Parts: sequence; structure tokens; C-alpha cells
Amino acid sequence: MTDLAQWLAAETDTEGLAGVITAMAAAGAEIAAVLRAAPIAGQTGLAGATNVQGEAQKALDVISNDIVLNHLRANPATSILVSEELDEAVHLAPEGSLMVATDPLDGSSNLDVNVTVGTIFSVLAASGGMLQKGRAQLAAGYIAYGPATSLVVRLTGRTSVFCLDDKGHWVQVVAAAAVPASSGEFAINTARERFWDEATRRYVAENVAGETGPAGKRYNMRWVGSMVADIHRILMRGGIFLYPLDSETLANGGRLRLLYEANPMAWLIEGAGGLSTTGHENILDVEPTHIHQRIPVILGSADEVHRVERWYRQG
Ligand SMILES: O=P(O)(O)OC[C@H]1O[C@](O)(COP(=O)(O)O)[C@@H](O)[C@@H]1O
Ligand SMILES: [Mg+2]
Ligand SMILES: [Mg+2]
Repeated sequence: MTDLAQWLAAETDTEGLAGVITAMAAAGAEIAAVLRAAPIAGQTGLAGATNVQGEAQKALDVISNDIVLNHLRANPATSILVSEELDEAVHLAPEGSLMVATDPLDGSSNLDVNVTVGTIFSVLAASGGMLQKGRAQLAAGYIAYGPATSLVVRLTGRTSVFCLDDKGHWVQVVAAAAVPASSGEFAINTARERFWDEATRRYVAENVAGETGPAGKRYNMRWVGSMVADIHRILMRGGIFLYPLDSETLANGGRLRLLYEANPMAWLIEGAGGLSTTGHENILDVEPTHIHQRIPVILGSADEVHRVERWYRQG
């Protein structure tokens, strides 16, 4: 069985890059252990909560951020860290050549109900500055904390899936994930329908119409509310995820963040044969203007993404 170290040795001869991914995997294993015990430690609530001993608790978003920061701090290749939990970028090893952007805990509103959450990361050359297109990523990945702890990672080749065993080793379970081109599942928060644009309305209406509608087949809708969990399902069996620009998120440019949510997920989905778009252009071609920039996100099975894009082209 291939483990993470063997896979990294075959994928890259850049020691720093392998080191950063190893550090993120170690951070993920540590966060998984914290999450497993979090309800007992009273850590699933908001910052400012207390545990059963009456001690002040830090929210798991902050704890996860600290864990990622500590692992990257111990890694000589990381010179810059951008995190959802930190207003400003943190400068780490001055000699390091890599930048990491992370959402240390994605889907944290699902923590109190014991539903899958995750850690997302993107790796770029620090020399390119903090605002680089997703296309420039050297690697991206996420860790999904579900019934199993999964690490999904891609350098520039194919997207691969690892599983954390009971000895703390990452064992490869899928060498090259493949998102089927067509699918009968879509994921969108339908409670936001009144804010949707025309393209989103039309695409979803076609799906809901099922086999007698223009799509000519039956669809199912799934929405976990943790991007990592929704994308993991799509990576493993196909489907489409939509968090489009809508009238409520218009002023902010969207809901999800470009550097540490949209770009790494688009990179992973593309490495498995899927596609991503804002509705108007490939997410990976968007020039960032701010480290915490938000962006519309539509990604998954190619045929589905093409059908949404067609509605956007028709205005
Ligand atoms: O509340 P909504 O509209 O269902 O949005 C859910 C989305 O928001 C997020 O929770 C945002 O991520 P964070 O939890 O990291 O802030 C995504 O994981 C998820 O896809
Ligand atoms: Mg998130
Ligand atoms: Mg988060």
C-alpha cells in the first residue's frame, strides 16, 4: 500500500513542497484528534464558552488555526501563511519559498451536530506574492473529518485520496480520483432561491423538473453545509456544487473565499477531470485583488458545469 511519504516522493523532488504537505497532514491528524474529543471538552461552542470544569474555551476555529500555524512554523519552507482566521498574512521562515493559504476549519457551524467538517489548504510559490491566480498553485488539498479522516491532495498531476489509519499513517485509498462528466446530484442552498440570478434559477428548475423536463433525467439534491463534505461527495461520485453570486452576496462578491476555499477546491476538482467556474470564467483564472476576497463558486461534473455556463452566457 502506498503511503503519503511514498506518493510525495514520486510526485515531487522539491523537498519544501513535500514538507509543507506533510506538515498540513500532521496538522489535520492533530485537529482530527481534537475534534473527536471536542464534545467532552466542551469545545464545540462559540469562543467565550466554558467547558464542564468551568474553564474558558477557545472556539475550534481558533484552535485549528493555532494547530496549522504551529505545524507550519516548524516547517522551514513556509514563509507566508494566509488564514481565514487571521486578518493579516503571517510571515514565518524568512528563507522559506512557499506560501500557504488555509481555511483551518471549514463548515464550523456543523460542529455542534457532529457533521463532517474540514481543513482546506493551497500552496503557492512565495516569490509570486500573495495575490496569484489559482492556476499558479503548486499544490492544494483538504482534510475531511468524517466517519474516516481523509486527506485529498493534488500537486500538478492527479488528485489522490488518503485515509488516516489507527497508527497515524496516511494510506492511499484512491490513486487518481475521477469525477464523472455527468451526474444526477446537485448541491445548493435552496433557501436562498429568492436571491438567485436567472442562470441559477433556470439550471435548478431544469433539475427539479426531472425526467419530464429539459434535462431529461431525475436529480437529487444534497447540501451538507460544509464545503469540504459537499466537495468530497462530488469528488468521489460526481455532482455539482453551487454557491453563486446572488442579490444578497453581490456587495461582497460572493460568499466563499477565493484563496483558501474556491481555488484549492477548483484545483482538486480539475485534477479529477471536473470543472470550475464563477459563471463567467474558470475560477483558476481569476486574478485576486485581496487575500480574503470572496467569489462565486460553481464546480463539479463537467457536463453540469457546462449547462450552468450556458445559462450565464444567455444572460
Ligand atoms: O450557511 P450556508 O449558506 O449553507 O453556507 C454554507 C457554506 O459556508 C461555509 O460553511 C463557509 O465556510 P466556514 O465554515 O469556513 O466559514 C461552507 O463550508 C459551506 O459550503
Ligand atoms: Mg470555509
Ligand atoms: Mg472556516
